[in-house]
Amino acid sequence: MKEYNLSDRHIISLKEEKLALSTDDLHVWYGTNEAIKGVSLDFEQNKITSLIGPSGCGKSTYLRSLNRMNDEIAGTKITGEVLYEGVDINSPQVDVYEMRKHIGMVFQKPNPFSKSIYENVTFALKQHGEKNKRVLDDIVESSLKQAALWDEVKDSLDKSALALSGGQQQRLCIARAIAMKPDILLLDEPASALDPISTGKVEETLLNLKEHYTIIIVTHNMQQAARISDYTAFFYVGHVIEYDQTSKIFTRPKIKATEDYVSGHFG
Ligand SMILES: Nc1ncnc2c1ncn2[C@@H]1O[C@H](COP(=O)(O)OP(=O)(O)OP(=O)(O)O)[C@@H](O)[C@H]1O
Repeated sequence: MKEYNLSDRHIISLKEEKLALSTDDLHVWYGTNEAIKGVSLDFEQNKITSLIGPSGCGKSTYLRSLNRMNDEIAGTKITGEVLYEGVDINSPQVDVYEMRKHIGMVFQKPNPFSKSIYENVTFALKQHGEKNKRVLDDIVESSLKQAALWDEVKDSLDKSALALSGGQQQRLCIARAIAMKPDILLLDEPASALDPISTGKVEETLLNLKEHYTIIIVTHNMQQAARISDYTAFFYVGHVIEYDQTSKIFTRPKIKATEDYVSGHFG
């Protein structure tokens, strides 16, 4: 196993007026295990940012901390800030339920509810009190169109979501997340359980969505990060070692650990 000097870092900052979200000296512990060790990153609006790095380096932990999904895990402690519209989302005055309307999440394994396609997309809207059938119909159509699923399901909206293919289910989960009209979409390896054709469709969907949303995605697939993201952050043992435009990370990385990782010579 190669030794890397963890003090070698290259992390760009972005202009404040373009930021959708940022973290400042974020630390996350599970009990005594410090999984994130002081990560400061800026995320630009209407761009896709990939989080890459070896297994166990903290990518999912970091992603989950961006909309407080770690709150669900007992024994978690967080310090530092996650700033959204100038407010730290961990502040006591923040309503988590409301905040997650703005910062939505899609998980690795497609997890549609055991309900119809229509009800999957409208479920959270109804929970938030939307009852108007025309409004709901419009949101179902626009969300499924944005998730590039409408043409495949428009004649079977009453069909169970569980009868869809894995790739269709994942695009349905994306539609379900965007039905709430979030600003930011967090995705944890959304295509890892999918075949190459479905993966291609999900990637195409994400590229179309960035016109309206800021997207942050964890991926183990280097080609995927290179294909779809504008920025890439390389995580290693709880630190971000390098953060830059994706083209630079993959062609001219400044740090040896990043170069070894993206070229498959790591460790
Ligand atoms: N729910 C949890 N409870 C306790 N420890 C956890 C939990 N989730 C992750 N960890 C620990 O935090 C560290 C970072 O894990 P994390 O899943 O964030 O890494 P990752 O880079 O996303 O890994 P992978 O690529 O394998 O998904 C690891 O040491 C892991 O064991």
